Amino acid sequence: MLEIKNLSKRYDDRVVFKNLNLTVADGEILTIIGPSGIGKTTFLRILAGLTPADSGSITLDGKPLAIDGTRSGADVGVIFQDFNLFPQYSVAENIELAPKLVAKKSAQAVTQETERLLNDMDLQAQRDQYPFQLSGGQKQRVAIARALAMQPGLLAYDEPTSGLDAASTQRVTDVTKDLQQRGVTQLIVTHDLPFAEAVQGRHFDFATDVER
Ligand SMILES: Nc1ncnc2c1ncn2[C@@H]1O[C@H](COP(=O)(O)OP(=O)(O)OP(=O)(O)O)[C@@H](O)[C@H]1O
Repeated sequence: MLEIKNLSKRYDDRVVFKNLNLTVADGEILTIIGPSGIGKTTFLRILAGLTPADSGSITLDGKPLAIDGTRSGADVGVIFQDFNLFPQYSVAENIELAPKLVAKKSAQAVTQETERLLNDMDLQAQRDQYPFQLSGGQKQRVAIARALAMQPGLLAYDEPTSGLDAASTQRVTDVTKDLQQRGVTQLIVTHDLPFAEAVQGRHFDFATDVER
């Protein structure tokens, strides 16, 4: 379970949000909507540990997560809009890198898990290809597989359907529902209202449900 209490963030004298309170249960999908510039990406960056918040707390599965913007580790997997795949590595290598280097798992365990993820995300045919050879939907699924390889307690997405066609959007919907079945807690920032309806999550409106 994700619990956020009184989280506040400002850039100099510009308040982005104040006293944000939010709880997401295990296996729940929360879709976050709200107009451009309202602070959704900033919020995801704070969750990922990349941007500091000013005050408040984030607790994931009972464990407090630092909010000073210096956290690294596997607790939260965030799939950013541009995916941030490593261009010099193949699809399989993108998925394997963090479990090998950060989690220091054995080569055998990593290979097994990578094969399972390639299979789950329908990427077997792309395993030795490089990011520049992939479609947007395939890159998206590599980014999801790479995040899942670290077994995060929370998976968050920034605009996962932007630039995708109808079939790839359906694919993302299916993936999120499948992960929900497996108990993964997911948080999805999206402008795509039909997609937000299709994943059937709880809605959180960043414009009205957040203090400023
Ligand atoms: N590093 C930064 N320094 C100063 N201000 C910033 C910084 N990053 C974002 N902002 C400002 O904070 C506000 C929230 O930005 P953010 O990118 O979080 O919005 P958003 O809701 O994700 O928008 P979009 O949907 O367009 O991506 C904006 O006014 C933005 O200009």
